[in-house]
Amino acid sequence: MTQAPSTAQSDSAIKKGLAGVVVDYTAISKVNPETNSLLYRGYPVQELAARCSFEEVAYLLWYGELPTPDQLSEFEARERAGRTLDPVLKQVIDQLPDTCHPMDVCRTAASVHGARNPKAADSSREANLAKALELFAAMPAVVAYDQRRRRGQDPIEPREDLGYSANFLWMTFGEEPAPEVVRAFEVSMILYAEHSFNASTFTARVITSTLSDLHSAVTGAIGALKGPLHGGANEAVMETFEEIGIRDDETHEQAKVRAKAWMDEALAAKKKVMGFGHRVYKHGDSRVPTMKAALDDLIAFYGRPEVLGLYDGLEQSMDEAKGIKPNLDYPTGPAYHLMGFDIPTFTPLFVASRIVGWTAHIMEQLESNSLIRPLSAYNGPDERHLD
Ligand SMILES: CC(=O)SCCNC(=O)CCNC(=O)[C@H](O)C(C)(C)COP(=O)(O)OP(=O)(O)OC[C@H]1O[C@@H](n2cnc3c(N)ncnc32)[C@H](O)[C@@H]1OP(=O)(O)O
Ligand SMILES: O=C([O-])CC(=O)C(=O)O
Repeated sequence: MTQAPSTAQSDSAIKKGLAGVVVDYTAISKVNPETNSLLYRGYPVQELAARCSFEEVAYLLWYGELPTPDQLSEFEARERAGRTLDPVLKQVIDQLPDTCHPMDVCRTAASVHGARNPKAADSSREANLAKALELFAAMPAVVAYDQRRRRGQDPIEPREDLGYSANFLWMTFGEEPAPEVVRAFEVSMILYAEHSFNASTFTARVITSTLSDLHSAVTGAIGALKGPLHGGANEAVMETFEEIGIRDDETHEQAKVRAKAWMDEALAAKKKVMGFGHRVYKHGDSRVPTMKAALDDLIAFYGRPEVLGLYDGLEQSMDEAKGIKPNLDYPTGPAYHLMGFDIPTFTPLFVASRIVGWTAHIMEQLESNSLIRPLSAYNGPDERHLD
């Protein structure tokens, strides 16, 4: 049983969940809840999503500046050359049961890449940049192959003539994707890439602070992202839509009415509804309008107004009842569903993107490292002795 603290620690000194605590500087991104903005290396993420490729954004996050045309060509060539699924990793994945979550497969993949990389223990910036790019290039093949094998489909070889997003969709579905779908997917990758000291990035920084290696930090970060309070929420959002029921013969209004009724009941039962709320943003997630616009385009492209009805119904009811706004996982869930991804693949898609942010933070942590080791207030039994 928990006892009263035996030390003279005041409750106000305890920062549960580290809420509101500033633990370090970062030059990678700035989340500003007051202005509802997010900057990557100084650039508003909305501008990057509208005008840049995901490859350019990855370069920016790692190197601090957008690439010149020559730098971009070289970077893209390296990414395209690294897209093939490692045959040893494929054998490992083939041994894993279908009952394990695809996030377990991603976590295993990051770990296998570390175990097989001869430079795994080299934490110089040069080696870490190479390892980050290798993981960035390799993860789409893992995610695509895992979804395919669960569906009993053969793997698809990557295509070097396609950009990152188009190739990702190609390897997953084996069809040339429509430009509208590539664009929406690309926007989601850019928006998911980085978000300061979120739980998974902080995990990566804690692991790095012990002077452990990049693959260990990424493996741990994947574990942190899996939870439904963080990246796992994009899957939970779609499970909510499925629980309400997606009926393709319904109008927007009919779906909205059913979604509102579902939300009212869930809130009356004091349920936490995934895809809503945020630790830092209290007036809405800066990325949601951009991703919602991409979702609207997909809904128009696929002709699925009932999906928008469910989206609007849940959002409106939550806003009216509690004033809590959606986070980025809310629009990405239905967007990935419309693109054809299976629900358990959604958080692995987040992994593929966030590898960029995690590895940028790993390198930044190493530049001015200090072991991350907070204090705790003891509230166990007073000192006692064996008889
Ligand atoms: C990309 C990302 O990782 S974004 C985050 C994805 N996660 C989710 O969508 C999970 C659902 N949301 C949540 O659990 C929370 O909003 C968090 C964990 C993201 C942020 O949580 P915190 O800042 O710790 O706020 P906390 O959970 O204490 O919530 C504050 C109040 O709002 C309520 N609340 C917050 N989010 C929700 C929600 N999604 N559904 C219902 N109520 C909620 C809480 O119940 C609490 O109410 P109370 O004060 O009456 O007890
Ligand atoms: O910042 C957070 O706490 C969670 C989040 O939105 C992200 O990681 O993208």
